[in-house]
Amino acid sequence: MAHTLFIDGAAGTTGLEIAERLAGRAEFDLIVLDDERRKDDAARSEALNDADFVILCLPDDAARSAVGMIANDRTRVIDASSAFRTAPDWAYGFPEVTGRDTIASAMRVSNPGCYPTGFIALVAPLVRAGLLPADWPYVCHAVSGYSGGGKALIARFEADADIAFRAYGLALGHKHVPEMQAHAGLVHAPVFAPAVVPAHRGMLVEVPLHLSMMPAAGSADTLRETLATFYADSPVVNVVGDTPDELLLRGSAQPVDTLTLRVFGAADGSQARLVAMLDNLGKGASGAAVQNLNIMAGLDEAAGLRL
Ligand SMILES: NC(=O)C1=CN([C@@H]2O[C@H](COP(=O)(O)OP(=O)(O)OC[C@H]3O[C@@H](n4cnc5c(N)ncnc54)[C@H](OP(=O)(O)O)[C@@H]3O)[C@@H](O)[C@H]2O)C=CC1
Ligand SMILES: CC(=O)N[C@@H](CCC(=O)OP(=O)(O)O)C(=O)O
Repeated sequence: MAHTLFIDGAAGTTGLEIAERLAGRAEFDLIVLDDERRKDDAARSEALNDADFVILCLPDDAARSAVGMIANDRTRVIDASSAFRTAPDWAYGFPEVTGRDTIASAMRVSNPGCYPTGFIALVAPLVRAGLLPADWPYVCHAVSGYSGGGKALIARFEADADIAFRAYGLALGHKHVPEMQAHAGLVHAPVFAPAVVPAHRGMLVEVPLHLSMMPAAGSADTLRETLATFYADSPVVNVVGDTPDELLLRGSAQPVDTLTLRVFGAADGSQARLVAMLDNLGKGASGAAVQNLNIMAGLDEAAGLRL
């Protein structure tokens, strides 16, 4: 029998992309609220409690209140917001890092943020392997397409074609930093420098390293091989060995759910750049939600993904 599924926030950027990935999937029966009722709490509460699975694609406060409306012990939740990403009673929805079994049995799964997906993918396996120190003061630079900021940032970029680059998070304390630190297993919060470019989707997340000051790290090749082994069984995460001269985000980029990791090394071995490339709406949000849903429902984890 099909699982009933309710996407709360289905008219938003993430919700729409999840519905596209689920189109034609007979394993799920979607509960849909029309435009008049999609923000009506009584209708939402009924849908939240009727569904076997709920995916929350809402701002943090609305996500917290949606979870509070669930009054049964049956409905399983995937939350795309940042409300529960370091909550001890929620599973962190990064199957490759958290473990598929944990996701498969969880009642509450918090989907990772888009930037943390890249950062954690690069750093967590190397810290766990003892190659990178847990107590290093890491730095993370990143650029995102503007759809990362949802409807409001999409409207802003579409209304102002003159924005060429938007550095932000300049006061530090970006909301993604706690999950980056917690799920990469770090002693110190990384310095995080995000930016937005005038492309709809796509992102690059980079962690520069002084290898010469990290005696256990070995070479860039060692780091790359360790990542490749760690992600060998993932249909989504690819560790590639090419080292192109440039990495481009394109304004015409189409949806994709892969996460591509590269390690670039200086010729003298003194420095390295760990770089993740992904679609903020793919493995950074909607693709990850569908991957988690598949695992929770006991299905092929790659079903419906754009790989
Ligand atoms: N965009 C991205 O790349 C990523 C987004 N996320 C997270 O996913 C969540 C959704 O983001 P995104 O899709 O980008 O945001 P959007 O702003 O595009 O969509 C949010 C949707 O939620 C609706 N909504 C707001 N409040 C309520 C409410 N009380 N009841 C019902 N619906 C409500 C909005 O309605 P209305 O249409 O009327 O405004 C809108 O349709 C956020 O927590 C975001 O941080 C996570 C990773 C990446
Ligand atoms: C470009 C942009 O604005 N990006 C968002 C993060 C997008 C994301 O990962 O969503 P969560 O809010 O659920 O963490 C930001 O920096 O706040």
